[in-house]
Amino acid sequence: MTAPIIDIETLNFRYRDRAPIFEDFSLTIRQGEAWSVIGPSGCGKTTLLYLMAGLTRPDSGVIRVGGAPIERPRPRTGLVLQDHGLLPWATVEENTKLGFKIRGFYGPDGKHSPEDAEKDPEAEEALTRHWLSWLGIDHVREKYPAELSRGQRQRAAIARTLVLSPDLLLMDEPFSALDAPIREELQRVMNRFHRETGLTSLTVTHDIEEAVVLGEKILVLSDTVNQTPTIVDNPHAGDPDLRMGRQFLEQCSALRALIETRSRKEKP
Ligand SMILES: Nc1ncnc2c1ncn2[C@@H]1O[C@H](COP(=O)(O)OP(=O)(O)OP(=O)(O)O)[C@@H](O)[C@H]1O
Repeated sequence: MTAPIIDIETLNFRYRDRAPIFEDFSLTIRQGEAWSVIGPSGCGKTTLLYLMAGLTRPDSGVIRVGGAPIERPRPRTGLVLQDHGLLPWATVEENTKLGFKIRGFYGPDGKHSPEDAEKDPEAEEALTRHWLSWLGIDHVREKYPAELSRGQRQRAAIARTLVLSPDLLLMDEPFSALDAPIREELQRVMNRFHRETGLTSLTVTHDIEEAVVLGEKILVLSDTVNQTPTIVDNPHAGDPDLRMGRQFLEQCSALRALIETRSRKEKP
């Protein structure tokens, strides 16, 4: 068993004047695992990801990432969001290198950039070249976001995160704005990425099939308060022909039924 990379201990969290979302909630995610997080709308998927990313603070309890309690966004955590957040006035290459610039600005202070961060333009260029070509967008490196397809834009957003050599990848609905064929293509890209790098990842999604394709472990949240986590083992995630098998449909149906039981709020 590998060491934990995320360790949540008795987390309590609620938004002001709202019902609690997490109450004494504990969860361990180990290095090298690929997780999906799913659940009814409004159950707290994004909130959990923001708590892990250090963008939201718990009311009580401890969230350790990489062994240390998280008090602010951590430079080794890579974050990929749905709206990709590319700078419209910068090319793909410039967008990809943005993180290096920010690191360069702050220096290796351990808060904004890792303590071992080095400014080495040749290494930065090599990493940029590697990930742009690995993601199949090297040929558009001089183009601006408005000149790209949505799939290419999301690949550029992923490249921008990967060049910084994260040890943890958190993704919030990364492919939900994409059409089904492009979404499935990017899911295959992420499966290959996980096979080749073994990087720990956690993907928030509302798409059951995506959760099954990406997550070896699937965390199912409830839209009432979350206390004990419901975790579904899904060892076949990442198999290249997973979608072809009966097992895939069965896993999706089982998950759909489980989410239904986790959705107890009254429907309008
Ligand atoms: N800043 C905020 N202030 C108050 N309430 C919030 C805030 N952000 C989210 N909420 C509420 O907290 C609950 C959880 O929100 P969250 O976005 O984490 O859910 P989600 O599972 O990601 O939802 P969805 O699947 O619809 O994206 C929701 O009821 C939401 O309305």
